[in-house]
Amino acid sequence: MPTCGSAKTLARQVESQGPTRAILPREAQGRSVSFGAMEHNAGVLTSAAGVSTPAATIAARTDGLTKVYGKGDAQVVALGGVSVDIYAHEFTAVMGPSGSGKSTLMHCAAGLDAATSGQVFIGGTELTSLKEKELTALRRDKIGFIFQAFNLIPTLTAQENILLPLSIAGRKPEMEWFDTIIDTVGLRERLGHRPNELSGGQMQRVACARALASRPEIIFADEPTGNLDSRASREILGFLRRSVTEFGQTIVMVTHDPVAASYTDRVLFLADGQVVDEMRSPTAERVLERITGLDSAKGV
Ligand SMILES: Nc1ncnc2c1ncn2[C@@H]1O[C@H](COP(=O)(O)OP(=O)(O)OP(=O)(O)O)[C@@H](O)[C@H]1O
Repeated sequence: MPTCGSAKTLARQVESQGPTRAILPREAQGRSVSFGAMEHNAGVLTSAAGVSTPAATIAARTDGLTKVYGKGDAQVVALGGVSVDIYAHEFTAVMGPSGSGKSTLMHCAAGLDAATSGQVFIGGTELTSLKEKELTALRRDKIGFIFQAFNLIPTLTAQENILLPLSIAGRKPEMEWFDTIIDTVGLRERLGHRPNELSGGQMQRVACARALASRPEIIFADEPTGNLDSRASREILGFLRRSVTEFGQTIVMVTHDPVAASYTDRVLFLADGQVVDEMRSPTAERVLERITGLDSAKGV
């Protein structure tokens, strides 16, 4: 089982505090972290009992995010005004039935797709007002990506793949950090191998190391274990969990898998282009129950 004891403690605290705008993140407990912290801040949240809680750092935020595909009869409202905060130094899962808008939310939040209306913030930077060049620089400097299909360059070795985003950005790798990542994902013996010489799990470990190498402010992972067997999935999820717990990374992960969601601090549930619920300290059982409810409401 994943280790998220502090998140569990928080959930208990939150339950005793009553409702707030969003369930408070781990950082509101005063946990100190030094990795990729953002200056944008949620302000002081006040519980129903009137108790002030320390402000939490917001890594990314959407405000009335709407995405409409197509026109006329073919029009699809993929996101219908989503306002959500993603807290720094947390592992957040995005779940929901097929077609509920998970990938669209992730792509718009990561600046890979343009919103129809509404706003998206990465830290204090509003994405929808950026020019293409500025958006490219922001994606390169502040965001890490992990995809289901790994997306490694076949002609490059594992080490070259991991360092590629840094070399594109003209940045020198911090070798101490590189070593930490390599040892954490257990790739030391495989650095000279090309992707076709690696297993699926090893390729995804390379992709995780690549996402972490630049110490991005936030990592978006789109079904990172979707192509892996259960053992390799557990390894990747364990690694993502450690990246958050030990290195203070912020990760948002789209997943269909309740077990994968149980590694996270918080699950956002989407249905029909809206965030309809969220859960802290998720267990696979509770997530499955909630997802089944959403599926049956949709007639799946
Ligand atoms: N490029 C597109 N053109 C038209 N419609 C699209 C496009 N991309 C997504 N959609 C529609 O938008 C809605 C949300 O799609 P999205 O891929 O975000 O859902 P999802 O929750 O990620 O689904 P899945 O779990 O099946 O991957 C769906 O109805 C989908 O058909």
